[in-house]
Amino acid sequence: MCAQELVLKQRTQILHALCSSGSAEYLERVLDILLAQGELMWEDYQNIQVTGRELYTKARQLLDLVYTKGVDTCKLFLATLKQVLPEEQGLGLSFSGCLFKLIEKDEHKSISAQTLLTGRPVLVSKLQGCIDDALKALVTSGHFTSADCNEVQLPVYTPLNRRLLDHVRSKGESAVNVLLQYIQQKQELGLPLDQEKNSPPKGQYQKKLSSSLSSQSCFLSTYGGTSHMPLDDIYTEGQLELAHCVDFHGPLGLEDIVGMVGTTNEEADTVLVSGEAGSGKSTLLQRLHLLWARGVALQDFLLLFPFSCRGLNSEHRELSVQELLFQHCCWPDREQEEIFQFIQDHPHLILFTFDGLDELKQSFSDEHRLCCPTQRAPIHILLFNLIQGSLMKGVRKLVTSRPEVVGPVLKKYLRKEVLLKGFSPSGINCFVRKHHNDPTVSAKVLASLQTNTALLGLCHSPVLCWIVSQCHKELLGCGDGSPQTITDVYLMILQHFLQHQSSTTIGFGWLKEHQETVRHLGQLAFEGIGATCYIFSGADLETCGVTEKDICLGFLTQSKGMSSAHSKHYEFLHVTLQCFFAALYIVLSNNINRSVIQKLFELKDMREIGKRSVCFTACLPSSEKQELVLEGETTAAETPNLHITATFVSGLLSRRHQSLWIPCCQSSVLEKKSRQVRRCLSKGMQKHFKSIPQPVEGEKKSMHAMPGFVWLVKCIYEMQESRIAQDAMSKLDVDHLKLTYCNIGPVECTALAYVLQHLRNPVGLQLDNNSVGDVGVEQLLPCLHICNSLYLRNNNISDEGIRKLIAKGIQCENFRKIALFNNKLTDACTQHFSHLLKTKQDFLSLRLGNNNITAQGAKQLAEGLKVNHSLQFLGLWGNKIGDTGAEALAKALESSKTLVWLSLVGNGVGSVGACALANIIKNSTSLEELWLTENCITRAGVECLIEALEHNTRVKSIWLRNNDLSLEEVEEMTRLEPRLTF
Ligand SMILES: Nc1ncnc2c1ncn2[C@@H]1O[C@H](COP(=O)(O)OP(=O)(O)OP(=O)(O)O)[C@@H](O)[C@H]1O
Repeated sequence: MCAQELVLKQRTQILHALCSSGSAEYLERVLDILLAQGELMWEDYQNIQVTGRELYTKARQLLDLVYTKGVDTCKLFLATLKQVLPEEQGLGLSFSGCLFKLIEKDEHKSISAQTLLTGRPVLVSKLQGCIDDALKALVTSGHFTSADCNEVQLPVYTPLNRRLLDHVRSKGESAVNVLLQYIQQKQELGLPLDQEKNSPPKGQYQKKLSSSLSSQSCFLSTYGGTSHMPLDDIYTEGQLELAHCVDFHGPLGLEDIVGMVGTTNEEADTVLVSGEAGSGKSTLLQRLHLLWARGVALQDFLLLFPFSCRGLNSEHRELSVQELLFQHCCWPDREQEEIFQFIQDHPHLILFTFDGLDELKQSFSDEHRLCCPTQRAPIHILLFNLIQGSLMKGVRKLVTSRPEVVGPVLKKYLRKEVLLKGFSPSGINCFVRKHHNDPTVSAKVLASLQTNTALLGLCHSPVLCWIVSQCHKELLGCGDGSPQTITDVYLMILQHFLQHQSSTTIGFGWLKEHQETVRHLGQLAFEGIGATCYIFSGADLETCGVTEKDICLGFLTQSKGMSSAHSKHYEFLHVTLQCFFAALYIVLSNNINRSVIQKLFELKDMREIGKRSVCFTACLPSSEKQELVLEGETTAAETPNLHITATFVSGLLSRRHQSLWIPCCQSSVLEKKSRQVRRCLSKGMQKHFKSIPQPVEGEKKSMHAMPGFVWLVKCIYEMQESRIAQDAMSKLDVDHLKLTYCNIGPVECTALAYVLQHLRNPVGLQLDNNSVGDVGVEQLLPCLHICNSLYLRNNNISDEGIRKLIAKGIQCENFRKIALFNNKLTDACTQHFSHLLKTKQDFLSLRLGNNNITAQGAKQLAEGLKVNHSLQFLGLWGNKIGDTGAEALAKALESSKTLVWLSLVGNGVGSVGACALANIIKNSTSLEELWLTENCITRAGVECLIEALEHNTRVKSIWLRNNDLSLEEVEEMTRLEPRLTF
């Protein structure tokens, strides 16, 4: 049988032999040799080695090619296989050849680009273990930049040595010469090229892993399109909080994320970092990776394997854990089995990170169990089993996600949850200063933020802070029209990038001039959102008409890890920018389906909306493309990005931005779309209100906001038309609005205040357990007049926020109650409350529990209390007012005719304080409850209280648990006075 027939007949066996290990190494070696022999051209090689393509597909393509090249090539191919494949894979091939003779001969010869091909198999092996030095030689000679080094060191399937050879080739003859000279010199000096041959394999592997991680993470990708920004120069600490630990109040550092603090389930291995879009989750992981690679953080872990869920979406093969680690993170150049065994034997030394669980096409589920690390399974099943701990138990996993997609099933498997809440006000300062080399520019940007607090609120989100800093020229030049909404900020970055290329600099011409580009990028973004696709191949770009010139504008950046010299992949600088372009497409497209907007606001399946989207080869294997687009099954993961897109659609279709679009599309179509958005918002709100249950008799009508309410409010804010807000609120009839644990930060406060100020009747606004902060408090002021009570427990509020709140509050007739437990208040805030109590003689309730108020603050408060004739509830639980503070309060309150309830739990008031407080009891005709639990009160103090109670029939109970009393004393005193509760 001739060689050609043999290739055909043994096709299945050959494919199996080349690919069944899951490793690309055998195929790579065969390609090396065929290239070296001149049987394959460089172009043939490139056509086979398309990034993201399945191993089997590459091998099939090679077989087809070899077959069509004829008998001689087939002969050589079979001989190569025999040489490359291990004995046990013997295919019974009877062809052999002295393949390396030629190459061996070439080895010491003078150097040329051609030798790079003919000597490839030898060079690949010679470069083993000395990539760093080879790169240094190329950088020193000026042929490689640090970006080139990074490109080579990115961990893709291809080992680094082959990547280096491919990359150096693209740099031309002179660069090739430097590399080959380097190899030759080393050899002449008798230095071992593979310096680490004798070091243990895991040491060598760890070095390779950390060097690729370091190059992968040293630059920030949002700057990729326009400039390089080293992470070290710009990284700013974000605010981290534990989701479920009330006892821990200190700042949470990077090491604490995987450390012991805040652990709620010791059996679990997975730590979740959750945060809104653009809050900095990916950047945080990037920072951790970089610090680990440099040996300065997370040093308890010997190996760190980073994964991006966005990238894993393009893996359509079934893989084992071993294949997942080695093929997706870092390929061990030797002793794979030993390394994997080491990983299995030492799980506590290993850390896996998974960025962006929300971007995975499948929603988390624990239905398919998998325990065996060598068993192959679809990628999402592997991932879910790793997170659950049924696979690789003991290995620590760090996962990031948007909060919306973290359901109860996932929560069961979490060791702890850490919330990333974006920048603090000082973080914003720090970021802006780092962003600008020129301190006068940063000072101007910061000053302009101080004059526009809505924009300052937006800057708590790092991605928005980045845009604002990036667009400082536009920002400083826009005078009174400075941005108020998220849409305004994104329009600013659009203008910023477009105007770099624009001939028109004034008026609205900047958009018209680039409308085609915007449409093409918009289509790419829109169809991508529909298909949960965030990485685009060259073919995807082509389908949507995106050109090289469009790419150069800077909105797209090359995907790390997916791109190679011969096949580039792209993503938007940030996924929120993709949502923005998708929204632009919806607005600008004249022939978009009418149902798109409606479906978007009802959060119906976007895949249905994007029916025409059959591209995205980067995300979908071609066989599945069509089905997936049409199959009509929405993953939960899509919702957050649909929400964001809808928010942008609202903003872009608002009246104030219409002049931008009119030169580019028909105004009647625009008007229709805008009406449709208003209708959707109004309907959405009404649906929400209808779900409010009728109050139980005697109770207030209360609405607990469902997910989606805040989003609708934000959409209305984006439109900046008070009529829409008025209409929406005219139908809301409640007494109490509960928005606890709703991820409300300053941005949401701005929107809430904008909308709620139109409520017809005053409400109690409960915003406990959010991230309102001082900036958020300031944003809430426009709706304070409609709040009869405001609950802001656990919201990171300081004295400065209180100063502004009270200044406004004293002017608001309805404002009568405030609760501020668990914030950052000190004595400095008490002068404001004192002023409030003096000024507002109808104020009813002041609760300041668990802050840092001392005797000094209590004395200040007492000044106000002395002259107040309305306060009924005063709570200072968990502060430090001590006995003198209690004395001051007692003196101020002893003549109060309104005080009903007083709590001084846990304030160290002691018996001296208790005796002073007894005076209130003696005189009061209104007091019903006094709380003195945990106050170091002894018998003497209680005796004062008993004596006072003799003259008072109004008081119902005095709480005295956990004080300094013996059991006998407790029994005796309970007998004496049953209203005492011990
Ligand atoms: N800690 C930080 N220091 C400096 N810049 C940051 C930081 N965090 C985020 N940024 C800026 O904000 C951009 C968006 O952040 P990032 O992509 O990390 O957010 P994310 O939470 O992962 O968003 P998404 O959920 O949408 O993927 C970054 O590209 C960077 O420009």
